Amino acid sequence: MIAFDNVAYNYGGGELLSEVSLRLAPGSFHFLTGPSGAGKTTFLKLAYAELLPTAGRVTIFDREVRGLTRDDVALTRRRIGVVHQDVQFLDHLPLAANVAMPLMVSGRTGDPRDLTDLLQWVGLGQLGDALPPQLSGGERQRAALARAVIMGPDVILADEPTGNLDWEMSLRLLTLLVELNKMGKTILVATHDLNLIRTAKNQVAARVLRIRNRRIQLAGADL
Ligand SMILES: Nc1ncnc2c1ncn2[C@@H]1O[C@H](COP(=O)(O)OP(=O)(O)OP(=O)(O)O)[C@@H](O)[C@H]1O
Repeated sequence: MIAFDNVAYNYGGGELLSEVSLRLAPGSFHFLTGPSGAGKTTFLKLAYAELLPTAGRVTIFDREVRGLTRDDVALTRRRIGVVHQDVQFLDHLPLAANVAMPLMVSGRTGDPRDLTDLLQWVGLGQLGDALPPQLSGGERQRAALARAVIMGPDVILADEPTGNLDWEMSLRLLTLLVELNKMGKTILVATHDLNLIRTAKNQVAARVLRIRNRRIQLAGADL
């Protein structure tokens, strides 16, 4: 689904990632961990064609990103839902309109019942009319996840989705991600939270990728 072949990335100050070769198979669940500044967000950006590798090949849905036109990139992105580390909403629009924004932008008219169902699924059924500044951190993260899945993506990439959440809310978000995986979605979650990873491994066959010395390796059972 998404493949990295001998990928390197460099912002200009030396290589940040090198010799990265891995595959995110359809329906898989991966965590990506590593110290702050190791390159987790950069890896995610490579995986949704926000950045092009400085060496090697990234292939998304069987197409090498370097050969994609701007329109191809837009189409590819519709199949990848991203939950960004710093979740941004349009503060003057109600939550429901924010969650539905990807549909509006792509010119699709979604079924309003689907939007209602989605908000209920993330536990925000009563908050569709609320404005983003009125939401708690956990509510914002769940709204961001709803927005990431509204287009029915095949892949969900989440960057520290539980970063500022308490444990109970982290588990709630994890449950949603596990449910999405059980529906067949391919999931990658970047996180520092090793407890979250350990808990997830009891619920889903998750693999753990670890960034160490610019390389990304599958972690063993020593987490
Ligand atoms: N646009 C950019 N230009 C130059 N350097 C950048 C840019 N974006 C990120 N970096 C640098 O690349 C390194 C990796 O950043 P990245 O955000 O990928 O790390 P991370 O593992 O996600 O970190 P964190 O866990 O703190 O979010 C950092 O040293 C960062 O300062």
